[in-house]
Amino acid sequence: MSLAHQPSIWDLADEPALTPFAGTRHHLNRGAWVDHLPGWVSGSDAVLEVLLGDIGWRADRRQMYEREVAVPRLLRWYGGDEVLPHPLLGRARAALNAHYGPELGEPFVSAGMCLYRDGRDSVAWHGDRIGRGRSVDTMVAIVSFGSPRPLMLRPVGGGESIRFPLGHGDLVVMGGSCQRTWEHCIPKTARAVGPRVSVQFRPRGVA
Ligand SMILES: O=C(O)CCC(=O)C(=O)O
Ligand SMILES: [Fe+2]
Repeated sequence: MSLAHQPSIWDLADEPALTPFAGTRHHLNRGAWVDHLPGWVSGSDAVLEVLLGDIGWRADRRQMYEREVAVPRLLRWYGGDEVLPHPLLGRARAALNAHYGPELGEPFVSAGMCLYRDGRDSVAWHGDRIGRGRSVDTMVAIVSFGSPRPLMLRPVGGGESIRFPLGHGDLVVMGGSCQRTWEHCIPKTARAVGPRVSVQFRPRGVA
């Protein structure tokens, strides 16, 4: 290998890396909690660049009453046996499993991804209740890349909402009864924002 190909200390500083778990657990009511760890991934630019590339993003359509409408974000879903598009993401899942495994009692397996192209893209209020999240406590771990967008949470049936700003490389984990007793959303914004990709790690059977 020639010297010219050896990474300098500055290049290495930009390599994506995981920082130690040092987040804050926010206990919501009804047995729900949220762990928030800003800047969990450092040097996230290289990950974002890959995620914004051609990784098979698809535009979904959904029936809304009598109309079929475009889902306002692009989607890509990775099952547990598909290699994730950047090695940092595989390391992130392994680190999440090492850290949360004892509490969760099972591994995070799938990686669902959303691409919010600009402020018009969003996800409406919902809980992740298509699978087991409807009936049992579970966890959904989200790593955010790109433009900051807030994740909002509110109790099911009404109540004051809570806002977690999610920036480049931030981790948020929704746990306990959060998917059943609370709802979350990423609101649209009129502000000029660039693209954001969220990577959601979930256990098998949670969607
Ligand atoms: O983009 C996010 O951080 C949230 C996405 C989400 O709630 C979902 O896909 O279920
Ligand atoms: Fe969700």
